[in-house]
Amino acid sequence: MGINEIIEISKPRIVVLLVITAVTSMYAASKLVTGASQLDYLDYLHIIVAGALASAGSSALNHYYDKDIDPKMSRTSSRPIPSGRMAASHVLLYGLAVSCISVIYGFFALNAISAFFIAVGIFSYVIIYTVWLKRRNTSNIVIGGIAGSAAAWAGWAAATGSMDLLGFLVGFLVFVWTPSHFWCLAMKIKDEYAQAEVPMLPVVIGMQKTSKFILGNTLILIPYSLLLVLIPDGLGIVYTVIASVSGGLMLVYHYKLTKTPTSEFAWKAYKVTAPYLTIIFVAVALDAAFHFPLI
Ligand code: HEM
Ligand SMILES: CC(C)=CCC/C(C)=C/CC/C(C)=C/COP(=O)(O)OP(=O)(O)O
Repeated sequence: MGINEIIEISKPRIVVLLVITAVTSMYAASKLVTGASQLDYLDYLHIIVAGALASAGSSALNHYYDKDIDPKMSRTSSRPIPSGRMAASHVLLYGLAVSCISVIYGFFALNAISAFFIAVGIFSYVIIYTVWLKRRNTSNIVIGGIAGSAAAWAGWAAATGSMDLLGFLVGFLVFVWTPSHFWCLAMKIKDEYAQAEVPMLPVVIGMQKTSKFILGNTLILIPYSLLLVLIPDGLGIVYTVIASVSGGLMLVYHYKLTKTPTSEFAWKAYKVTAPYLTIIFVAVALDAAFHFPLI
């Protein structure tokens, strides 16, 4: 067991995107919410540390719980536990310790509400998604997406000490984005999930119908993303332009996917739409910095 295994069980790419959603939400809240605290660099360091630890710890617990099915899928069979590079008990210990530290750190370095949302993220990823839904229910990833919203909510609450309508709707973007993100990937690795008996959507309803669900979800995601502009004291022109262009690009790929519901095109659609969440949260921060209300 070395540092490479620790990094691998922490799912670093997911940590990065999760921290981006938390930091951009925190910044936006500090600019858009009257009475929000003026933040300094230390505050951003705190949300980065708390969010990264929470994401890493919950991902390690996900590795631990999935130690029986990961060997059955080529994508996950070389991971630290299945490959014997790390003892399952060590992964469990690391996951529990780092997850607990993240909530305690958030409570003292940020505030109680932010720590609460960090705990919600860990609970929803590890218990609701990984333990309860993933192997039982085809809507697993839809409900599991709440985990990703929790990081953005934790960031917003870190700046305001509370939660408001705009903050909730901004965080909920991740929930609405998740099915479009993951079902593309699930189409590519459908056979592996079938082998591991995980009821991901394409395993249960097939590629063609899944591609229609992805398009349907994206047709919900795009108007939803623009709803954030229409609410009182909502987002402005900068966000509207970026959300419209990036959403439109995603829509084109997901429409094409319904015409070519293949594993190869699903991977292409996944790779193109993966940056969407980063773009949309950077757009929220840019809109807060250069705020020109649309209505
Ligand atoms: C329950 C909902 C979700 C499921 C089932 C899911 C599933 C996955 C899977 C299976 C992968 C491929 C991992 C690999 O083999 O390397 C992945 C990649 C990724 N996920 Fe998700 N994901 C979910 C939600 C999220 C959320 C909420 C975020 C961040 C806010 C996120 C960010 C990422 C990133 C950044 C990658 C790596 C993309 C790449 O390397 O191209 N995912 N996701
Ligand atoms: C605030 C906080 C801690 C939020 C947690 C959010 C979080 C880490 C979400 C990630 C969800 C995710 C990548 C699920 C994939 O698990 P999987 O088991 O389907 O993927 P795998 O098969 O690659 O292991």
